[in-house]
Amino acid sequence: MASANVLLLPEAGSGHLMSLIEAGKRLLSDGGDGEGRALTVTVLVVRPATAESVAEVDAHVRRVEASGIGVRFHRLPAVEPPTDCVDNVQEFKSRYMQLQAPHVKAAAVELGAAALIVDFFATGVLDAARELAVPTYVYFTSTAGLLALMLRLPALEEEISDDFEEFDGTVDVPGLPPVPAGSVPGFMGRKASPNYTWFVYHGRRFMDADGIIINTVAELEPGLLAAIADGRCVPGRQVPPVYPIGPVIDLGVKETSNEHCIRWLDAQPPASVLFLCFGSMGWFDAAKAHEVATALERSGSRFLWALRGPPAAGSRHPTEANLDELLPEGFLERTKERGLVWPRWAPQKEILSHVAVGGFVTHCGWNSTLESLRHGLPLVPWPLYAEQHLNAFELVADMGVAVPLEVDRKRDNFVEAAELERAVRSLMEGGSEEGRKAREKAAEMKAVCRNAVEDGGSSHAALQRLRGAIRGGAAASLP
Ligand SMILES: COc1cc(-c2[o+]c3cc(O)cc([O-])c3cc2O[C@@H]2O[C@H](CO)[C@H](O)[C@H](O)[C@H]2O)cc(OC)c1O
Ligand SMILES: O=c1ccn([C@@H]2O[C@H](COP(=O)(O)OP(=O)(O)O)[C@@H](O)[C@H]2O)c(=O)[nH]1
Repeated sequence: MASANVLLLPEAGSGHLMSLIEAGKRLLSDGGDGEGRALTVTVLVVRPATAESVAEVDAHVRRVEASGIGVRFHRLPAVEPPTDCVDNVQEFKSRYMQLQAPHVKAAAVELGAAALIVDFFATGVLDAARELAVPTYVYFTSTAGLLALMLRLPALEEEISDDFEEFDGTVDVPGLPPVPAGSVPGFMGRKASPNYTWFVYHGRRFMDADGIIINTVAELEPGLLAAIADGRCVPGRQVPPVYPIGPVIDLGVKETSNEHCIRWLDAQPPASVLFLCFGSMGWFDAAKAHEVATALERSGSRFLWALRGPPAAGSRHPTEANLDELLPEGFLERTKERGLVWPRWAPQKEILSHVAVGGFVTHCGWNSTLESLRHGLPLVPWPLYAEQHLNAFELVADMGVAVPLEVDRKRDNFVEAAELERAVRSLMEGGSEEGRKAREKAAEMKAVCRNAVEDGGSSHAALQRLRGAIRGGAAASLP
């Protein structure tokens, strides 16, 4: 049996590249049906637009190449990035990916593509793949909630004339309780914004794909996945098959970093520590950091707080936190017996897997959320950017794995100390009903996330269906 070459097209930055490589590894793994061995996976590496990201992506590609996992890489020729939309991130990403189309087409011919799997920002290359009759799948790195909203967006545009930013009501996303307009992702807030237009475009284009592969677990979002499959998001049209193969998380060799924060956790009682961490782009100024410090001090909870400071000029990445500038005077001294502030990138996966951790205050990035649920950890959602406000709503109102936190979106996602203290107590102390429910539900999700990828589990089965579809499509397209 000849092996079928599956090409992966991640968005240019390293976060989505890592997620797609991880999905590629799963495609290659032996699912017990021999299909994985009959596939070859090649990642088309898009040159990022900034030198900072080029270095990150190169380092990551070299690491994966050296690891010998069998995923191959093919670097696409450099393309001039658009210069008139650098501040509209979604527009920039979408247009930059669309400009790759001729090179993707050439690579598909050169490498003999049996299928193409593209990042959700890259639906602009679907036509090029169609011209070659290469079956094309979208890889969706976020929730079924966002997918349902994006599929529904072209119709919503006609139903709700106001901008979501100005709208006070709720939005109907099939499979979710009514979504307050304030939980719709910020980049969809204004219809006149090109970012919004691009999300409507991607939502439409998903319908043209041969399938949508999504980093979720069927049992985590059953109502949403049913609503998508039943055609409730795009009435009257058949949605492509959806393959929930998550959690797609790089577990790698278990990190055993000897970082001080891990040794500190080793000395804490089981499930006693609240972990706070805000993703690759989350940072706090002194005003927000003071509210957090006050909340933590008053709550009496043990805590490990990954705190980072504002990006340097010209960068989007947070910097190592200057604790003297960010924290209230005397805070570290007063809490030293029960808390640790970690001023840089934290070994998050290792922390979340530590027995001493009992809860997680998170920016609700979908990877962080899955990493947390895989360990059965309940959450306090503090969304900051991208689609995280929608994730936060879903975690509380649909999955029930988080206690609510009032985040003031109009004040740059400000949270008052008293509000955070309430949520922390609710999550970490025995007394509250909402905390008990979130802990119970999150504990159930631990088994759900683990069982899904085992033989007979829902994600394992979805992966087998996907491999079968790819092999079938490859056989059908042979002359
Ligand atoms: C989901 O909606 C958006 C996601 C992103 C986005 O894009 C992105 C691109 C990269 O090349 C590297 C990244 O690390 C990255 C991260 C990112 O946001 C996070 O994506 C995660 C999934 O991988 C997860 O869903 C997190 O919640 C996101 O915070 C960007 C964006 O607009 C700029 C989105 O609308
Ligand atoms: O201090 C940090 C911050 C983030 N992460 C990792 O970075 C990823 C963040 O992805 P997510 O989707 O949660 O959010 P994003 O950063 O993309 O917004 C996750 O794998 C985290 O484990 C980490 O290891 N240490």
